[in-house]
Amino acid sequence: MPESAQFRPRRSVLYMPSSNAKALEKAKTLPVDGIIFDLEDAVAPDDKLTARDAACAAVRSGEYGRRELTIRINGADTEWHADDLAAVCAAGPDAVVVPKVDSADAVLALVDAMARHDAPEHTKLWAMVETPYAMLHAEEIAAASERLTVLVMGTNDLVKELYAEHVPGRAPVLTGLSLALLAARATGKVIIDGVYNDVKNVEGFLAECEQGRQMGFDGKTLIHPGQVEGANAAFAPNEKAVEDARGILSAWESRTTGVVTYNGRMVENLHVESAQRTLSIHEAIEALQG
Ligand SMILES: CC(C)(COP(=O)(O)OP(=O)(O)OC[C@H]1O[C@@H](n2cnc3c(N)ncnc32)[C@H](O)[C@@H]1OP(=O)(O)O)[C@@H](O)C(=O)NCCC(=O)NCCSC(=O)C[C@H](O)C(=O)O
Ligand SMILES: [Mg+2]
Repeated sequence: MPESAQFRPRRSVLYMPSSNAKALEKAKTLPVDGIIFDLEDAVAPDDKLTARDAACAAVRSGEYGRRELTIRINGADTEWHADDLAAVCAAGPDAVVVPKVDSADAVLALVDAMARHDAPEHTKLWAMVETPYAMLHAEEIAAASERLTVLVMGTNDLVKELYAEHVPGRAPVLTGLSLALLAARATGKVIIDGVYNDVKNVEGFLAECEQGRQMGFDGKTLIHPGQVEGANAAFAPNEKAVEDARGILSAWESRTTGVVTYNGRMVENLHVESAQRTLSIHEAIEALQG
């Protein structure tokens, strides 16, 4: 099994501008599964170097508990990219997040550069897929390297590149979301949904979390502390799902044929696998919170 398929909760992964000292401090108190210290879009050009130092110091600080720590560097076509990558590899976060990854060649170049910079083995590559070209090449991107463990949707850039609009239900980007999901599942990678920009619209945010979970995303990227609780709830199996999973496993253990029923519903071994997955996710979340 590829390492990326082993379960680690990524229900809530919060971006924060690494130039914002208040946000960096606040994140230590938030029940997020992961953090993306941003050096890219949320940071103004004049602040890029101080943001880089602050993100690397945050990773080294040991003050973020069990949260998964990642740094999003600037894109390969920018003046900051090479130095960002070198500094981040030296800091050794759980992952380096790279925006606008479009091809397998781009992944291989990043993996080579990480090796040249002696990035520790635990530092993985998370590729942001956020352009039409990336959607059409998502499978080759995801499959390019074992070091790439997570795909991150960039729905703001995707909407921009498509000349589309942000609408409830996300019809304009559903094809792209589905292509990236298919690629992630076909290659055993984790995939995290894009952000919801309207931080005051709780109802809209929760609806988008629900949609993301139903589609199969492992979690959601977030931009505000107010979104954490909703994402944690949406991407965790609820009590009923856990109870059903236990019931299915128990019915299966006492079977005498290849098919049984649980609460009147047919159960075959594929349902048992899903039930086991639900329980693994539940147990991993319990362990993280415990
Ligand atoms: C969206 C914001 C600019 C809103 O900021 P603000 O109005 O200041 O928020 P609040 O006053 O409600 O903040 C309340 C407290 O929470 C802290 N805070 C706010 N945001 C964060 C955060 N992201 N992480 C940690 N802490 C945060 C404030 O400091 C307040 O603290 P306190 O005073 O102590 O109570 C702002 O939320 C923000 O900057 N969000 C992140 C923006 C970002 O990172 N954008 C880049 C990633 S999105 C993207 O580009 C995805 C992708 O590439 C794509 O294409 O889609
Ligand atoms: Mg983007």
